[in-house]
Amino acid sequence: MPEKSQPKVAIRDLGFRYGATVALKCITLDLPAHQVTALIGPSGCGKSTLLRVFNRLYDMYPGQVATGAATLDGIDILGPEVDLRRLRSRVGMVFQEATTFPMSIQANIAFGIALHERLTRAETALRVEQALTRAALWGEVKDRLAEPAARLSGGQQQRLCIARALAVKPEVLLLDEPTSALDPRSMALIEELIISLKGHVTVALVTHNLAQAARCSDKAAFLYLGEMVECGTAAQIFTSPRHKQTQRYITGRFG
Ligand SMILES: Nc1ncnc2c1ncn2[C@@H]1O[C@H](COP(=O)(O)OP(=O)(O)OP(=O)(O)O)[C@@H](O)[C@H]1O
Repeated sequence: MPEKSQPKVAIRDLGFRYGATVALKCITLDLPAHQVTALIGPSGCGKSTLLRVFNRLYDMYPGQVATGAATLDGIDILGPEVDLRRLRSRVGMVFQEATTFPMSIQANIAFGIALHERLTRAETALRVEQALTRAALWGEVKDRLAEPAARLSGGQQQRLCIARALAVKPEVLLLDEPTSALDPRSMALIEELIISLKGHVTVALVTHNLAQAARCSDKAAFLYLGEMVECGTAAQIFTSPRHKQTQRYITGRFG
């Protein structure tokens, strides 16, 4: 467990490039433990790129390079000796589009657990139920766990993806525009879920929905053209931003 004052994730002077394209410059940011940090900014400013550094997802793609420092509980996450499987079990991720596997609802979640832990059948069933309950989906699927996940609605599939991520008991959860493709009810359920994670899981939330960021986050960082313009408590960023660019963005004058 990190000390109270120690951030769960700390980024220092982070740079990132896709081959010759520079996507992030000199980013310094902390994700406070057990809080929700929103990453906001216009399209292409580098929000998703930053998320992909937290779990080294970029590492799967040649030519994508991060520089600077990033730590999880004070331990380097960019170095060559990092156990990436372990890192990704500690830092889970949910994408904009639901990425269910072509298998049953139950198997979608059990598959994720089996990648990281050896549980008995009964333990797995319990973990699946807990994860689906937490993702506000249990009531809708408990009688059809053996059905293909593809038969679920888009909103249900996204909650299934969140359940799959939570089933591994991550310490950090990265949410990349998790509700942008969803109906208002599914969106509201996922927002409630994000809020309920506070105090247990450290969350980084990328969203274009500023009302959502204001409702769900404790801290917010505004990025523009690969740089971090401003970072503060959500209350400060959404009610009295210090920088003109932040003001213009949150009042809908660009982006
Ligand atoms: N695979 C890639 N190859 C080259 N450049 C990329 C790649 N992915 C992203 N970029 C570039 O990196 C920059 C940041 O992109 P990123 O997807 O992180 O922005 P974003 O803020 O998440 O955007 P959006 O809100 O539209 O999802 C953009 O200029 C983008 O064109």
